[in-house]
This record gives sequence, C-alpha cells and structure tokens, in this order.
Amino acid sequence: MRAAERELMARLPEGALMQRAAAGLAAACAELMGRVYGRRVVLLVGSGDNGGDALYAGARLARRGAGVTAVLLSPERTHPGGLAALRRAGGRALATRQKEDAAAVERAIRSADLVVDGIVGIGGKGGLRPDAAPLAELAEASRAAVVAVDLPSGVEADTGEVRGAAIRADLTVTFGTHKPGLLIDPAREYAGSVRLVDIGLSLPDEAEAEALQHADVAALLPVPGAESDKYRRGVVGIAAGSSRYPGAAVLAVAGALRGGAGAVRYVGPAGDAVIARFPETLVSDQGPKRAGRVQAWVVGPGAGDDAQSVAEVLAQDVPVLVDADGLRLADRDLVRARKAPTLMTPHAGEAAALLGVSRGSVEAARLHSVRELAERYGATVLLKGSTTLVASPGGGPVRVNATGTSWLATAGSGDVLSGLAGSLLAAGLSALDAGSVAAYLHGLAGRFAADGAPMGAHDVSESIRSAWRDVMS
Ligand SMILES: NC(=O)C1=CN([C@@H]2O[C@H](COP(=O)(O)OP(=O)(O)OC[C@H]3O[C@@H](n4cnc5c(N)ncnc54)[C@H](O)[C@@H]3O)[C@@H](O)[C@H]2O)[C@@H](O)CC1
Ligand SMILES: Nc1ncnc2c1ncn2[C@@H]1O[C@H](COP(=O)(O)OP(=O)(O)O)[C@@H](O)[C@H]1O
Ligand SMILES: [K+]
Repeated sequence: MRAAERELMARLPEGALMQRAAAGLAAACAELMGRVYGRRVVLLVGSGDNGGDALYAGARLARRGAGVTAVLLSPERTHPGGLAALRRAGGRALATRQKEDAAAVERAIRSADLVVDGIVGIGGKGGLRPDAAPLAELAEASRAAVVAVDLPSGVEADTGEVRGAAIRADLTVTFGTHKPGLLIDPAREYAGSVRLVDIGLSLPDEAEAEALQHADVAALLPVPGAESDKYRRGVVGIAAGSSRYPGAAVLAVAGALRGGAGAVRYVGPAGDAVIARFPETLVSDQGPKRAGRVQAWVVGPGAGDDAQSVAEVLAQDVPVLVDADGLRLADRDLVRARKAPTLMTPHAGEAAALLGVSRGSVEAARLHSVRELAERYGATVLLKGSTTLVASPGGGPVRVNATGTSWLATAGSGDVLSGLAGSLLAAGLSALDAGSVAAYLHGLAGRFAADGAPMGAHDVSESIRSAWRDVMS
C-alpha cells in the first residue's frame, strides 16, 4: 500500500488521493444512513491521514445537511486541511483531552446515528492507546452504526491479530486493496462487512494473502474430457477410520467421491461400513503398501493409533494429505524428506500440538502459525477454522478462504474436507490449489447444506456437487 500510494501521489495533485478516499467513504456512509439531511454524525479523528479521510468525508456529509461533530484525539496534530474543510462546511470539533469537552463527547456519541472511526489506519501498531480505547467502548454501546475508515482502529493490518482494544465496525470502507486484517480472524470479526473503494493504485503482483473467487476455482476444477478414463482422472487412496471411528472413513470417502478423482480406494478396518454406504469404493484391508497404485493418499482421519499406515503412506512417492490422528503420528523428518508434495490439514488444536504452543495462541496469530508450520515441516499446511488459511513452504501468498460458515463446526466435517482435497490432489492439482479449492467448495457446500439450520457432516458431503455447479455456472 505504502509503495503504491507513493508512486501514485507523485503523479497526482497534492491531496487528490485523500479526496478520492473521502468521496468513496462519504458515499458509503450516505448509503448506509439512507438519508443524510438531519442525521447526527460523529467522527473519531486520530493524528494521521486516516483521521484526514474521516474529516474530509465528514465535510461532504455536513454540506449535505448532516450535523457533524469531530472528536479530536490530538488536536495539535489533527490533519489541518481536513479540519478546515469540516469547519467551512459547518461541522464542529471537540477534543478528548479537554475536560470541559468530555461530557459533550459522550453525549455526541450516545445520540449519534453514525460514528466514523478515523482513529488510526495502516499506520497503527498494537491495540488502541488508552486515550482512544474509551471511544471504542462508547461507540459499541451507542445505537449508532459504526463505519471504520480503511481498517477498524486497533487491529493489525498486516496479520489479522488483535492485540488490545479495537473498534467494532458494522462496515469498513477500505482503500486500494483488502488488507490481511480484513480477511483473517480475529481482526476480520471487527471489520463487519467490507467495501473496497478503488483509488487508482497499481498494486504489486504478489500479495501477502489472496482469496480465490468463483472464476479462479472454476479454472482449477478438474473436468473429464473425451480421452479420460477412471485411471487417467486419478485414483485417490483413503487410509482412514478404525474400529472405534468407522464413520471417519465413510465421511472421507464421501468427500473423495465428489472431488474429481476417477476412483476411490479405501484401505483400513472400516471397509464394510464404507461399502454399505458407497458401493463404488475399491476396498482393501491389506494396508497402504499393498493396496495398489494411487495418484494421491489421504491418511489419518479417525485412524486412532495406526502409525504403520501413516509411515507406509509417507514412504510412497505420490502426493499425501495428512489429517487428524495422522498429524500426531507423522514423523517430521520423514515428512521433510519427502519429494512428492505433502498437504497437512490441522485445526487450531492440532496445529498447537505440532508447534508446542497453546490453542489460543494459534487462533490469535493464524497467519504466523500457518507459515511457521509450513516451514517446520517443509509441507503445504491448511489451517482450519473460522478463517481457513493455506500456506506453501518457502513463502508466497497465503490463500485465505472466505466461503466458510460457522455451521461447519460440526463433528466429521473435517473428514469430508480431507477426502475432497485428496481427490483434487489425485486429479493433479498442486497441494496449494487442492487445499484452497477444497476449502472453497467445502465452505460453499456447508452454506448450502446448512441454509440457516444445523446440519451433519454427511449433509456437507452431499452439497459438494451443488457447490461445484455453482462455481461452474
Ligand atoms: N497515503 C495516502 O495517500 C492515503 C492514505 N490514506 C489513509 O491514510 C491512512 C494511513 O495514514 P497514516 O500513515 O498517517 O497513519 P494513520 O492515520 O493510520 O495512523 C498514524 C497515527 O496514529 C497514531 N497511532 C498509531 N497507533 C495507534 C494506536 N494503536 N492507537 C491510537 N493511535 C495510534 C500515531 O500516533 C500516528 O500519528 C490509511 O489507513 C488511509 O486511511 C487514504 O487517504 C488514501 C490515500
Ligand atoms: N467457526 C467456524 N467457521 C467456519 N468454519 C469452521 C468453523 N469451525 C470449524 N470450521 C470448519 O469445519 C471443519 C471442521 O474440521 P475439524 O475441526 O477437523 O472437525 P472434525 O475433526 O470433527 O472433522 C473445518 O473445515 C473448519 O474449517
Ligand atoms: K480506522
């Protein structure tokens, strides 16, 4: 953002970029309020350009008849042009540090229709400072809609971490491009809905994070052609389930059958349960080594303590997906030494165990955790949860999946995901593409299956085909 802004600012008249941002911001605020005339708007204004955006947008709303009050956190360092514009348009300013203003600030926020958060944008580090934190509380308690400028103040733009108090917005109007903090939890939760305003920046090719869209996924999905047969489409091997958890095997196969491989080979003690539900499955109880050729393996869902199968799968020179119990049983040096791709799919608890940290610290720093695991294991890692992230070893953009729903937090839905991703691996997708395409379809399938009501993991597997069609249409 900084580099792109510098480059563009050098070519534009002074202040032009901020005017573009303010125009987009004011339009979004007006749309949210429905009518501007007579509305009460409070601007929370920090000392940087983020506050400048808020002030110029406030001036535009004041010119259309809104009553606009700016609350200045550092009056002496407020954006001078923005403040002058607001005053010219008839807005007033209060200062948080002025004792006589304190009650007026509180009153203004309590009775506002709209609060615009211009405390801090991409220049921020750490949670809100002590003088700003009470404003976030007042805004949250007020009945006003809260619009954040560029980012909810107090969240980390680059990582999605939240290290202290932060603004909770209903809408975030962001400029130029999405920042990782708008896509990755926990910060994402603070942003509300996000609207992107194009201010004409040319962005660098490689981003820190990227989110696939329908068209990207459609271009990656394997579709059979005239030359296809079941072997050419790829065979996926599923080494999963145990006498204790036969259902995990059934669910992983259910996901795999909807993922584009030409055949699914199941290896393990739950063959009868699998065949009863899916007669098209090729079943063996001889272990992965003697199971016959596959183009990719899935190992681990419901596997209990079957370390032998995990080792046999990791020894094969085809792409391997390791999930659930397999993650605990996989030897790190064996994984690192593999030449074919490895895709690991932990949830936060499993990732925490692999990293030797608490679950909470993985959830608080998802981007860091997924990159760290990918480096330690020399493997592609898909970290599940409210935002699913996929990272390759050796860097590059981390894929963020935006399609999920919290209804997916149901037992066994991870097994469906691993079967689906394994099937895409067998069909020839790279580990990064297989993981992120599977997360995309799985999230969408979860939405279709839930449709606002609780569901089971098998419902998710049955909706994968609808998700696929939706992506292709
Ligand atoms: N550079 C540009 O051309 C453009 C910048 N824009 C805006 O400018 C913003 C960046 O502006 P700045 O670089 O001036 O930085 P910010 O306005 O984001 O923040 C800098 C100020 O916030 C204070 N601050 C830092 N951390 C804080 C915290 N945790 N709690 C409270 N205050 C804190 C600092 O003391 C500093 O003065 C963007 O987010 C965007 O809103 C837009 O106007 C578009 C154009
Ligand atoms: N709060 C949430 N929001 C969105 N998706 C979620 C949430 N919680 C879990 N999920 C998704 O649900 C699936 C659960 O997988 P997992 O934890 O492995 O469950 P299981 O082991 O029971 O199959 C993952 O795809 C995960 O990303
Ligand atoms: K902000």
